[in-house]
Amino acid sequence: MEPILSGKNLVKRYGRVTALDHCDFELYPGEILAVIGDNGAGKSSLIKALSGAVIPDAGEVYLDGQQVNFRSPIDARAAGIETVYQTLAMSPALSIADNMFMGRELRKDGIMGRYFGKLDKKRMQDFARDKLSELGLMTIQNINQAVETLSGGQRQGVAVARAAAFGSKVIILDEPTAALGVKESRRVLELILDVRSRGIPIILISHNMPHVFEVADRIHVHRLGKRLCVIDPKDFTMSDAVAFMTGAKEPPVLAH
Ligand SMILES: Nc1ncnc2c1ncn2[C@@H]1O[C@H](COP(=O)(O)OP(=O)(O)OP(=O)(O)O)[C@@H](O)[C@H]1O
Repeated sequence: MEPILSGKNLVKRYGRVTALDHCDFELYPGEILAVIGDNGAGKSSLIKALSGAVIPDAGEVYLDGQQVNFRSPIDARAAGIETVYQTLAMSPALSIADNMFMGRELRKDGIMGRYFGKLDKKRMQDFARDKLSELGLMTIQNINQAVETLSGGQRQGVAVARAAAFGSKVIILDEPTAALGVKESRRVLELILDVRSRGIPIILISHNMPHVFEVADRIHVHRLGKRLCVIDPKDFTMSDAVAFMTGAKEPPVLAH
C-alpha cells in the first residue's frame, strides 16, 4: 500500500536550531498514526511542514504519490489536509455554524451571491447540523449558539467535526485532549475513532500515552528532529515508548 501523505528528508532550521533534521514520515490510508516525542523534538515543525504552515528548507512532501509544494495552510486545505491546532482557531462570539464555515462561507446562488456576496445561512446551518449529528455531536442543541457557550470538549468536537467535514484526505490533530477533562477526552477519542471509521486517516500528536495507545494503529517516535522508529502499540508498552522518545532505551528497529 502506498502512503497517502509522506515526507522525505525534511529539513527545517530556525537560526542555529535544527527543528527537522532530514526527517522521513509516512501516513497510510485509513490509519490513526500517533506522533510522539519529547518537548522540542520537532513534532510541531513536522506537521507544520506537512500542512503548509512552514516551508521546509529541504526535502519533499507527497500527497497521493504526487509531490506538493504547499506555500501556506490554505494550499494544504485546498488539497484536503485539515489541521486542528490546540488553539482551535475559532471565534468564540460567532455561532457553531459560522465557525464551521469560517473562511469558506457558502454564498447564495445567483446574482445575490455572486455580486453582493450574500451568504447562504440556511445551507451552512443545515450542513453544520448534518456534520455534527453524523459524528454524534448532537448533544449540541443549537447550531446558532455561540462557541463561547460550549464546554472545552464540545469546542474540540466542533473543531474536529469541521476538519472531518472539509478534510477529504488527511486530518491532523495537535494535542486534541490536552486541555480536556476525563469525560471530554473520552468523547474526543471516540470522535477520532469515528472519523477513522469513515475512512479518513488521522495524524495525532499527543503527549498522553494512554490516549495514544488506546487509538493509534502505529506510533511514529520523533527524537532530535527526526523519526527514530515506528512502533506498533500492540508490541510495546507505554514505558517502552517513553524510553525510546527520551533516549533512555534504544528501539529494536530503527526507522532507517
Ligand atoms: N518559530 C520558531 N523560531 C525559533 N525556533 C523554533 C521555532 N519553532 C520551533 N523552534 C525550535 O525548534 C525545535 C523544535 O520545536 P517543535 O515545536 O517543532 O517541537 P515539538 O516536538 O513540537 O515540541 P513540544 O512538544 O514542546 O510542542 C525547538 O528547539 C524549538 O525551540
